Amino acid sequence: MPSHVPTQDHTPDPLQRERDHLSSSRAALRAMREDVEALDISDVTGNWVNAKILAGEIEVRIKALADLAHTPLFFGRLDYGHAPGSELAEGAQGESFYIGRRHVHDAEGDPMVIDWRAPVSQPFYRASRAEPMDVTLRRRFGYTGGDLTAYEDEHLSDPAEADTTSRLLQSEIERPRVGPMRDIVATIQPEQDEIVRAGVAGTVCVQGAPGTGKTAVGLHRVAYLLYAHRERLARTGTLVIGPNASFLQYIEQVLPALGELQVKQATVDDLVAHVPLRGTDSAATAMIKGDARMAEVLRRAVRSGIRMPTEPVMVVRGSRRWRVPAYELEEIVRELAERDIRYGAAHDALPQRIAHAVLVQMERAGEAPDDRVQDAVARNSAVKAAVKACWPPVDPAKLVLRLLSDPEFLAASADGLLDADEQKLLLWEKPARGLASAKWSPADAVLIDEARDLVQRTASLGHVVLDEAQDLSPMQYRAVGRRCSTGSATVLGDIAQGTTPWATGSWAEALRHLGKPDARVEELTRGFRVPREVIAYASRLLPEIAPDLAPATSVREAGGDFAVRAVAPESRDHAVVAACREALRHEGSIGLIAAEPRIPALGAALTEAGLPYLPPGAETSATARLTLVPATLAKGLEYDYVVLDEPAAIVASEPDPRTGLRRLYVSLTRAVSGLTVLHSSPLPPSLTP
Ligand SMILES: Nc1ncnc2c1ncn2[C@@H]1O[C@H](COP(=O)(O)OP(=O)(O)OP(=O)(O)O)[C@@H](O)[C@H]1O
Repeated sequence: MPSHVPTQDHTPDPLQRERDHLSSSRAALRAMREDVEALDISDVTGNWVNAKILAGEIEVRIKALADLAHTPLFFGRLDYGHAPGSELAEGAQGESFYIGRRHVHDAEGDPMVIDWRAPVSQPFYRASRAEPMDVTLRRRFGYTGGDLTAYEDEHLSDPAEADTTSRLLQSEIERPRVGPMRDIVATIQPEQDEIVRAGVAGTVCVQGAPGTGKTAVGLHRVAYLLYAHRERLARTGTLVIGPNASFLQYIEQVLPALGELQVKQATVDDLVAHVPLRGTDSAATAMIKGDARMAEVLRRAVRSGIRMPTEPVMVVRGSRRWRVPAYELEEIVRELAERDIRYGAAHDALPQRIAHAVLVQMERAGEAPDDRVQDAVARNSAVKAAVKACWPPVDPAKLVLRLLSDPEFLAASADGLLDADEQKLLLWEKPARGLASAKWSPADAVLIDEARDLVQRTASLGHVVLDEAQDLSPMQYRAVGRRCSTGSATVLGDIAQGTTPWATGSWAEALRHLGKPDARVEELTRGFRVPREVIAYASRLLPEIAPDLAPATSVREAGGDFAVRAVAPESRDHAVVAACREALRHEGSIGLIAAEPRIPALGAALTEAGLPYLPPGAETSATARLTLVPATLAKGLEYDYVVLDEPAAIVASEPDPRTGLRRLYVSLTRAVSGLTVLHSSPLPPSLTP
């Protein structure tokens, strides 16, 4: 347990004084909640819709304030040399601020606790001896079961005080992991804070080795942006994209714990779920479907139905006939085709343009038609027929279905872009007869999404966090990019953990496909998860899987338990069960990670041994601590103790050796306190002792 160090506070019992502040803050929070609960909105809401919206907002606020009651209200204190904002004049009064998850004020409206995201809180994360930022004292608080039990002080402007490692930070990092991911708001590090507080206008891309806090930083960044730009982002929306449902379950508590209940979460597949998925692709086919050249193939296919009119349009109104000659129609169509507008928008504009040409004639003939006449002409059957002939409506799914079923249509759209072999890979072996029978794959859904966007612009959100971004195909980056085309993004990933055949080779390329080529790329290298010995072992794979990346360091002081054991094939399952039992003697969560094909046998062995286990994503608890994790779902997750079954099988389950070794790298870097590797087949050469 962290101890408190001597301080310059001259009150008789400084710890008691801090506890008193905690009690007053709790009382103030209670009063804030009671105020909200007592609000009578019957007078201020004009109608029931307003009343409902307001009541909903009040409910969210009450919930947020209630949740806050279960967490320490503040975790830090800053004493400024001068009141922030005041001139640095001699004699100006200093001020103290308590930093917590959210703002708490007393009955007079004076702050008792300041939100960690407020500008005044920033020096808590950034101030240093080199740059004290006018902070004379930075105090970190330690809690035991909700009680304030310790604190640590740094006097940043005292040259005599030596730098020490924060015990509170260390104990936070070493704390056993049970349950879902937690926030790191009390211990965000300076290099992480730079990313968290980067401006909303710019996109930031973070390359970081396993456990360097990428996910944590991305989630705190959303919370920060919602605080700093609440109105704008409430209107435009924010979204966190993760690799799969179990990962999203693992991270889903972090933002609510920070008071943010409105952030949506999705996988890339969820974003493009326009059709039911019943098919799969070979790696080679999926590669082509995910290739950026498909964007141009689709653009051509969408526009392939545009025809220049050869016949005039004859509109009959009453006893008069109005004729728009073919050359004039052609001019209208050509002009629309050359303009940078969506296909669907042009389709909707065309009848109005033709009607306008008719109206001009009517005016010339001395009539005075109004807007209603123009609308009526636009709806005239002759105009409709002309539009259908030269600018036919496009159904995005039907269009993709035709591309994947009709070799001639594909050849015409892909001419000069895809060679004959590539086109062959795209074509379904058994062409689908219709939308209902099509066996769409995940990559097909992305193509449909692109086609939809060509027809009608996709709405953009205000900010998107894209986690595990290295795994996306160029077409998937485009799908995400159009959802933040007028907003910004936080892109998080690790090239060494790319485990799809189309995983990106460079962030510059990925950001180009995302439509954010000017994004700032940052690197995080200090690891908070993996023990030193374990990260060193896993990093032996780097020269083969990502030669340009430097290995991560580990800030964990505990060496961690680490063992690699060779076992006879016939006793392997037994040894794995024994290793799990051994791990369960420790506190915290246990993950048994294995190649997908090994999962049924290991599940049976655990059951036979009477060891209950959870599927990945299910919440671990003090009584259910063991999770059986297929290596394919381990990404982004962490467990205190990991038992890793048969590395060779994990490598062999992937389509190529590089992807296999990357999958193994991901699996080796999930452990917080200990890793036991069990194998009966030879290890990959770089991991052989
Ligand atoms: N500043 C910090 N203080 C305390 N804990 C931290 C800090 N930064 C990260 N951590 C912890 O380190 C662990 C790893 O963080 P996170 O999952 O965000 O890393 P990551 O870079 O996304 O890892 P991966 O690449 O494996 O997905 C988490 O338990 C997180 O809470």
